[in-house]
Amino acid sequence: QGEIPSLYKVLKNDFLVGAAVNPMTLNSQKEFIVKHFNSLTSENNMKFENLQPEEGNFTFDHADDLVAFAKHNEMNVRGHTLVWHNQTPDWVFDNKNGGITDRQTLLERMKNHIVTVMERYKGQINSWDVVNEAIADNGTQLLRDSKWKQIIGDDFIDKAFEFAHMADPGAELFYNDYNESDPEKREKIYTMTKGLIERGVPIHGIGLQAHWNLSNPSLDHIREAIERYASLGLKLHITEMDVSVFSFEDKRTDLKAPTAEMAAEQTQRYKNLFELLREYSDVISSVTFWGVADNYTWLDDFPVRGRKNWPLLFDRDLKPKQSFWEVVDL
Ligand SMILES: Oc1ccccc1CN[C@@H]1C=C[C@@H](O)[C@H](O)[C@H]1O
Repeated sequence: QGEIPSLYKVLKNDFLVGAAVNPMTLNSQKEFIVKHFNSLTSENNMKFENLQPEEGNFTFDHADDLVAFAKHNEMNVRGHTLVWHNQTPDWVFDNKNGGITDRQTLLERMKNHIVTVMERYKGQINSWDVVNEAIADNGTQLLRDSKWKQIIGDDFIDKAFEFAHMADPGAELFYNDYNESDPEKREKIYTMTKGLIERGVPIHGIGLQAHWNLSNPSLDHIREAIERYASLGLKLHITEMDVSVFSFEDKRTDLKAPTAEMAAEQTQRYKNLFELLREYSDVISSVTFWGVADNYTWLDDFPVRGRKNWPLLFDRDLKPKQSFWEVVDL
């Protein structure tokens, strides 16, 4: 590994460089992770269903392992995620006799989860995705019609941030979402977060998930989104970056490796993307990949289950791809 530069050291003057890890990837490639990244996100083990699977039963082992590893290696940790419509256990929304719970009860459950989790990691997890993916993807309505919204009301977002700030006043609190550079969704995210700011809700940043592909979103749309969000005076984190070799609509399952043209396009794409992100390093303080290397990515099962993808800077053998060299040689 001598001649291969450290990814985070090359980008040290621009932003933190992170990776989402799970117990398997963390425990099987520790040295590699420490070499290239100075920030970690738990891919699944800090989600509601994994931290509090039953009411009052908190299961922190995997989260503790990740935080301890990060502390030992002087790495930053992003907390992901406290309030989300996915990967949240049914008990959270149920009442005792099989119906749905009420606003007050759900607010108490939300507060207890947020405070218990954030107090445990106070001073160790410096930024949290307090709310994930609350914006509606299509139609004119602003918010996704989630159980959080249905039971509490539109102010569930305000409350989540208020509880989080009470729990750890030193933590940077983020709203996180995908398709964040699509102009229509961008304007919804902008409108929602502008409202939070106007109501005095403690929010410090916006997380752009950046689940992108070879052509979408355009560099112009990404630039416009960065500038729009930054105009709110908020910090920006790129929170879940990967560059799929397939467009969302392309469900083909015949490839055992990216085609030569896919690889070439991905190399050019990563070069263009990091030129743009570095141009905005004054407002972007962290760039996290949703995975370490192509040996494991959530895209191997999304949107097509069992279909291999190759979206990251390192190949399945942890070797730098041409994309890596484009990024470090900028
Ligand atoms: O790109 C998407 C398209 C549709 C739904 C969700 C997403 C992204 N959603 C992300 C992906 C993986 C999960 O592990 C993350 O927690 C989640 O934030």
